[in-house]
Amino acid sequence: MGKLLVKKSKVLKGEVEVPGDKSISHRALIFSSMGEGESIIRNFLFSQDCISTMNCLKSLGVSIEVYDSIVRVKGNGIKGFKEPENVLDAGNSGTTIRLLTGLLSGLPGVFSVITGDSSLRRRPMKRVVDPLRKMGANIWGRNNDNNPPLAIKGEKLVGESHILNVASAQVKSALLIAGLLAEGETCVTEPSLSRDHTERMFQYLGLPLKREGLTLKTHGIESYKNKDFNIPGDFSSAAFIIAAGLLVEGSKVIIKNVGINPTRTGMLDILKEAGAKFNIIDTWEDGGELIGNLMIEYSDLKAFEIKGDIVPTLIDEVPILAIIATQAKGESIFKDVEELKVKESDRIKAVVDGINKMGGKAKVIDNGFVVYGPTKLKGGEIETYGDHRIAMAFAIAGLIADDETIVESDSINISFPTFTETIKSLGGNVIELQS
Ligand SMILES: O=C(O)C1=C[C@@H](OP(=O)(O)O)[C@@H](O)[C@H](O)C1
Ligand SMILES: C=C(OP(=O)(O)O)C(=O)O
Repeated sequence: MGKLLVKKSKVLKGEVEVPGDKSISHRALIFSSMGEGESIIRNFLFSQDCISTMNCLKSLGVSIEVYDSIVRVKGNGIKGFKEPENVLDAGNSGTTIRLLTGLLSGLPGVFSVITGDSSLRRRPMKRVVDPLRKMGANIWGRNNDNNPPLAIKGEKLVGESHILNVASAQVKSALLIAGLLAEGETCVTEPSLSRDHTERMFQYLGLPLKREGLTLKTHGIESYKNKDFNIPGDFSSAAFIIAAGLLVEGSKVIIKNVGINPTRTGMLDILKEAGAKFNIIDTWEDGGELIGNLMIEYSDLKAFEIKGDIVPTLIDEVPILAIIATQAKGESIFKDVEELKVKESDRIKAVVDGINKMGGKAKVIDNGFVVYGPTKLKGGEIETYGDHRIAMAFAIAGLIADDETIVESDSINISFPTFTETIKSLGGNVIELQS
């Protein structure tokens, strides 16, 4: 198992880019596979999660080639998928299994089984299985159809109205994909706005979609033509660099070409309230997504509160926001974050235990947790539960901790394969240990 050894670091300075957005990379592959003709995807995220999606789609007969870091997909149209010869492996990726379950359910006559690693096999799938069944889908799974492996016998689906009880972009996207394959109209209403990359992609590709408040409406189609994608840097990866810049004394960091879709940047709103010094220095649009360059400076921070509708817009940033909270003056409260319990690990437990182990102060509350700051952090070996966001969050904490911090690092390839070299290029004291 690979490990990272992180030591207290002097100022971080420089200009970096983070790799392509994970959510958009998955979707660019899936939509290019469903469309007709060739699509070129630039700045695709070559991380384990996106490679899982790529391999699943190849097993469904889609031609996907990679040359010079560019992905070329030849879509066979929404009716052009073949039955996979073997079990589909979504690895560690919730996005892969949930979005593909939407697609597979709507392929008449196609039998498939989709599964993943031990973390994914514990994650809840009922949230996609139940609404898809209302559309006529045939899906079975372990634990009363809640856990992978899922077995699916594709069927001609019928449009339905769905009112979701979690704000989940994965569920919303699975249902919109199924809606394109279904007869008639499909409506999806979410309790608050989750990331809207799927909706933006529908618009970019000219697919049918109407929004009325939190309700989306689509309908079945016969075919559509593919378009190319230029994927912006992943804000969720940039979040770790933003935190490093804010926390390491004297730092000044520029991150270029980052996706700043407002349904992803709740962290910036919270940080502004907390007194963080950052600027979005240029912005532009590409493929329906907003992109910008960010400048971050070391800041004196005050405590903050996260709750309600902002949560889905910073859901993957909660672990790193918790590390930031250890250095913010006062009691930072994280409420309504119960979804964190069903991510790659129970992120509430992982974050609270890790912070306390490093000498910080955090405690679990109902549906969330509290962090008290500022506290001096000491090093230690932190349990990541094989969860990439936990590993990276505590690696960043290690940059300001006394002594040495050690985290497992294999999981980092799930979303940010160049994390270590990026931190090193800014002057961070990180060493890769092999064992
Ligand atoms: O749709 C997506 O690409 C994602 C949606 C979110 O999950 P949920 O839909 O479960 O909230 C997020 O946590 C995940 O990293 C990616
Ligand atoms: C939750 C995440 O991803 P997924 O649900 O796709 O596994 C994540 O990247 O933090």
